[in-house]
Amino acid sequence: MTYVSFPDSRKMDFTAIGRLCIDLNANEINRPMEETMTFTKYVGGSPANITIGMSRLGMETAFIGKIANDQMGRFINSYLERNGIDTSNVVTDDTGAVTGLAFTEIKSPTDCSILMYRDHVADLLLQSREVQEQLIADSKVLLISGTALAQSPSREAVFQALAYAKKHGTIIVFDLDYRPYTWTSAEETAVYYNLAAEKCDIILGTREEFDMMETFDHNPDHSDQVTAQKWFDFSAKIVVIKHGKEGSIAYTGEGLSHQADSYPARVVKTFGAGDSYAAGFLYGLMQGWTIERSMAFGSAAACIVISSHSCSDAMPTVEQVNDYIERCNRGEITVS
Ligand SMILES: Nc1ncnc2c1ncn2[C@@H]1O[C@H](COP(=O)(O)OP(=O)(O)OP(=O)(O)O)[C@@H](O)[C@H]1O
Ligand SMILES: O=C(O)C[C@@H](O)[C@H](O)C(=O)CO
Repeated sequence: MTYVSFPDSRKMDFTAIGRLCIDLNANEINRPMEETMTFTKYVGGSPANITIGMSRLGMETAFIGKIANDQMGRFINSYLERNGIDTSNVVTDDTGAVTGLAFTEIKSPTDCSILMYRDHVADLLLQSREVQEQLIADSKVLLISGTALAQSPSREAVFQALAYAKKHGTIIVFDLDYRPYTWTSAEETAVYYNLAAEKCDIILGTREEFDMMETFDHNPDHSDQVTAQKWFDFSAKIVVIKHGKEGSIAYTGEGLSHQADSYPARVVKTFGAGDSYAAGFLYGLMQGWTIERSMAFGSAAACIVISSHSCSDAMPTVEQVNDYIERCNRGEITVS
């Protein structure tokens, strides 16, 4: 059964809007950051990672964002281009803003954290008038990510992109991507997240992220079913709630739920799981696969990324994901 009809005959499969940053991932792992001396630089930012993931899976992709006019900004732009991502709507800041940095601490495979440097960052300065309507009209999917809603003018740019997507029938995906830094209060966060989610066809988030959105709602048992049901009264066709190693559950408008277990993984670090899951899941849906198969593909893609040092650079190809699933089925990957 098809739950989402993606528009045909558009030159771009997937366009994302939001943050383009740098990840600096600890080289000396399994220790606190105080004891980490060297880091490897990668392109980062959740929507950037998802777009790189979609491109690795063979999709035609584009990005709408703003980069700093510095070495980091140029590194990001050239990495996107080398990965086949259309950067014609990646704008260069002219106000002296900087590139956001995410230093990752890998204390153990299950104890990871991110130290963010995000003052005066270029990605939050994207303006509504810089969003190209034609690019969204030419795309089957627009993905928005919650962090871009945290401040103006990037907040308005995302709402303008949503308006263009609605106007042109572009399928809208919301990856909640809630990062508390840059937001000022729980109330402000919940209000803007809810306003955006009302307009979206597919919503992906963790239980904790949906809890944040339910600041003003009544869901005392943190029920996934109650969470999902709210969005079917608006535009949603699919709501996915992710539960880390416990897997994920997708709800569809008919009240059906679809469960996916996670695959075993030799975990290096946990971050990047959600981004690779999103890329794999959306790729599957866009191939016309069932929700279960799409979720399984996303779950396997997530395992590949969490078994690697990076997020963006480790995004797998279709062959790598299929190979991972086959190896799991043969019992060759058993460490969980
Ligand atoms: N330890 C794990 N082992 C195997 N699979 C995992 C593990 N952690 C996450 N996954 C897979 O990745 C999917 C998404 O993970 P998770 O729920 O942690 O998302 P997230 O919190 O958005 O990720 P991120 O850490 O990137 O923000 C899960 O549904 C699962 O399939
Ligand atoms: O989202 C960020 O700013 C940091 C990411 O780039 C990092 O790779 C991650 O946490 C992935 O979700």
